[in-house]
Amino acid sequence: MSWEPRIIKESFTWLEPIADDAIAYFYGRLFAAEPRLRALFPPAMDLQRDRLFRALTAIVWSMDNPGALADRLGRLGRDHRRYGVLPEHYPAVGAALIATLRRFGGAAWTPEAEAAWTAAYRTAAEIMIAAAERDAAHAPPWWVAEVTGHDRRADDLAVLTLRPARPLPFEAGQYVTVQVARWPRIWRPYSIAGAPRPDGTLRLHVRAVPGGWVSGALVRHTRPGQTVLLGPAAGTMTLDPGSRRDLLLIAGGTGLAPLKALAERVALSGRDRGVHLVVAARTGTGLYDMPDLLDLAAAYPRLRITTVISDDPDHDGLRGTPPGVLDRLPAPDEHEIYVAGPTEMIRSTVAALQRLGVPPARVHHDLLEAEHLEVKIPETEPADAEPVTSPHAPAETPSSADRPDRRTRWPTPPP
Ligand SMILES: NC(=O)C1=CN([C@@H]2O[C@H](COP(=O)(O)OP(=O)(O)OC[C@H]3O[C@@H](n4cnc5c(N)ncnc54)[C@H](O)[C@@H]3O)[C@@H](O)[C@H]2O)C=CC1
Repeated sequence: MSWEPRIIKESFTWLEPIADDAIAYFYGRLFAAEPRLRALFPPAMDLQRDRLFRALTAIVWSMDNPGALADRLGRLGRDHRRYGVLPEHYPAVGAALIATLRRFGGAAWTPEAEAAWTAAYRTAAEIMIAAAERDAAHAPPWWVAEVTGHDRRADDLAVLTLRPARPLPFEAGQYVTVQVARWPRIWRPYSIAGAPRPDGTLRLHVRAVPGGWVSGALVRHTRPGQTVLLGPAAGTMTLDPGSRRDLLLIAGGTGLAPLKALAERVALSGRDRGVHLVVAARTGTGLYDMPDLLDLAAAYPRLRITTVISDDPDHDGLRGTPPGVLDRLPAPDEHEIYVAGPTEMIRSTVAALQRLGVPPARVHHDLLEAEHLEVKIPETEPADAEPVTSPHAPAETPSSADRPDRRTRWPTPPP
């Protein structure tokens, strides 16, 4: 790649303190030049602005590592399929980006910088387009899935069972993004709460975040028979095929979902591998999946379950939070360890494991990936946002296998 990372980083640094203004200007330029592109973005742009800047930051700072950069761009290109982005959209985006850098780049914006950014954008767009085209050869941009089960386990929590109209390949530990008819063009990631099943269904554990767009719709406004859209499975928090060590799985709240998937995967594999699943919740009622977990333990005797309660002093079992009880768990340093749950819980648990001498390579979580891929973006619904009833118009029509049901008119071709 004939990019000049130094020049690009210098000019980008200039932009960072004024990012909000620059990104507002970017979208203003883009939509003025190509009004049709506005239909590809969410109704409320606040999160989108932040997302664009974070993506750009990640790209700029990974320029010294061409392999990582190509991976990131390829993933972005594939991800953009579900928004209906087409190759012909890229030049308008590139023109708006260069115009923005010219306007805000200050003293760092020189003819050299403009040439470096133009070349970098062209190469990045080529990588993204090529990745999207390769992906399109074997996978749809999204799957229509019918809600076949909606089990309200608490006022703010539901376990959904979904049946994609065509097989959706995934590995235990991965997540999918979800779009509901109520909120077109807004995708939220949820871990798949189980290993792949012969009937092709998958489950999600969804807690309604206060003011959450998609989570609120999934918990409170979704019923069996309705449909949602699913993006392709992604995520690297899967089992390491090279490791035979017993597993220690540490879950906080709905972080249980991917770890239950890993436990199921081991149970189904027929291998004799010990699994210790630690389920942390605030109170006993937060242990929303115990009957299923106990069934799994009955079927797979090498699964051991420990509950940890943080907010109920009368709880009989372990009290505290995962990082606080680690030293009471048997031999963490001999396990392959997976941690999922609230961001702070993951951070403090990983730090505590390090203090106990567990080698970092044996501790798995998807926090870094989440920060880049936005697995855990807080979803806050603006007070003035209204649900939109007409679905958005991604670029590709789903195949007949993905035909939506009669109630929800899912994607139509773009204008
Ligand atoms: N791959 C992953 O890591 C996944 C992460 N999640 C995330 O997990 C979170 C679950 O939220 P809730 O169910 O509301 O859980 P929660 O907020 O009720 O917390 C559950 C438990 O986690 C521990 N915990 C929470 N905050 C902590 C902190 N600051 N330090 C130490 N321990 C802490 C406590 O033991 C608490 O009882 C969500 O943010 C969700 O996005 C969900 C699915 C997958």
